[in-house]
Amino acid sequence: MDHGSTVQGAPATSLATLEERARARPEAFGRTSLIVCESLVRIYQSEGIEVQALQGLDLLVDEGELVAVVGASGSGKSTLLSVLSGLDVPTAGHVRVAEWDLMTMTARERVEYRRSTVGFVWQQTARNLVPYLTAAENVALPMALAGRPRRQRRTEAAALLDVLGVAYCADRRPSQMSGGEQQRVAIAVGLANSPRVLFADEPTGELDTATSNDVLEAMRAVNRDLGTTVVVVTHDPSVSDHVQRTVEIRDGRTSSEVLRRTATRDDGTEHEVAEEFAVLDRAGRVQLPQDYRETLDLVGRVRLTLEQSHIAVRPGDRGAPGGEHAGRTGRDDQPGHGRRAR
Ligand SMILES: Nc1ncnc2c1ncn2[C@@H]1O[C@H](COP(=O)(O)OP(=O)(O)OP(=O)(O)O)[C@@H](O)[C@H]1O
Repeated sequence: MDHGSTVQGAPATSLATLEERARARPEAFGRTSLIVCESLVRIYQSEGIEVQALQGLDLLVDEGELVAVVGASGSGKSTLLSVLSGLDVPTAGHVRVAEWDLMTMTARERVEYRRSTVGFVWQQTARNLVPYLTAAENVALPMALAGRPRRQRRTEAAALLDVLGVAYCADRRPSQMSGGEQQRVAIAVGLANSPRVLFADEPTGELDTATSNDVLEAMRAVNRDLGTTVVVVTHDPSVSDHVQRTVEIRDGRTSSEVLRRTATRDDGTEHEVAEEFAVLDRAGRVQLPQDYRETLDLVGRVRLTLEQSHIAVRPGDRGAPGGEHAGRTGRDDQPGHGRRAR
C-alpha cells in the first residue's frame, strides 16, 4: 500500500504522520493549562437511583489565573471540587492538575498531591483551623508535616500572615478572631507549603457582605502577589466582581463564562468591562440561558440557520405533524442544516 500517494492533487500524508497526529490529539486539549477537566462525568448511586452530578464537564484553568466557579445548589460545584482536590474519582473523563493525572493516581500519590500541589480553604472555619493553636502555629503546622525546619516555619508563617493582612492575629487562637480574620488565616494555612493551586469552597459562605469582600480581596492579593492559581467555588454570583473569570456550572456542565477586563475610554480613563459568553463544549454543544428559552418559548427542537457572522436559533415548527416537538432544524429548504453561507 502506498501511503505516500496524493489524492486529487492533495499533499501526501504518510500513515506515520496520521498516526502521530492521532496520538497527539488527546493531549491537545488544554496541553498548556494547569488544570484540565475533559468530559468529566460523576454518577452517584443513591438508594438505587442514579444521580449525574457532572455530565461531561470541560474546564481549563491556566497557571496564574484567579477563577470563580459559580452555580445554583445541586449544579455540581462541590463534586467538581472533590474531584480536583483528589478526594473523589470521576466515573469517566479525564482530569489533570499540573503533572498529576487524577484518574490514575495511587493512594500514596494522592497524599503527595494533596500535600505538595494544592491547598484548601473550606467554608466551615472549624475545618480550616485547629482551635487550640494560634494563627502562627496553624500556618506552621502543614510546614512541620512537610518536614521543614522550625526557624523557616516561623519566618514563613509570619510572612504569609502579613500578605493576608492578619499579622496582628499571629498569637491569637481562632476563638479570639472574627470570621473574616479566621478565613484569612485559613488562606495562609492553605498556602503554607507553596501550592500551585489554592481551592476555596464557599470561603465567604458564613460571612457578611463587607467581610466577604475583604476575604475575596485577600485571595486576589495572593493571586497577584504570590502568583498562586486560585479557584473559588461559590453559589454567590457577586464574586464575579472580584475575579477576572467566572465560570458558571449548570446541570453538571460549564455553561457560561463572565470575563472582566480593563478597557480605556476615548479620554484615556480606565474602566472595568464584564462580558458574558456561552461555552461551546468539545462536542459543539451550547446551553441556551433559561430566560432566552422562556422568552422565545424554545422547547424541544429549534431551527438553526448559519448566517454570515452568526448562527440564528429560532423556535421549531409546532404545527407540523408529529406534535409539539416536530419542528425541523431547517434541513428541508436549505441543505446542510439550514446553512445560508454567502
Ligand atoms: N454522595 C452523593 N450521593 C448521591 N448524590 C450526590 C452525592 N453528592 C452529591 N450528590 C448529588 O449530585 C448533585 C450535585 O451535587 P453537588 O453537591 O456537587 O452540587 P453543588 O453545586 O455543590 O450544590 P450546593 O451549592 O448545594 O453545595 C446533586 O443533585 C446532589 O444531590
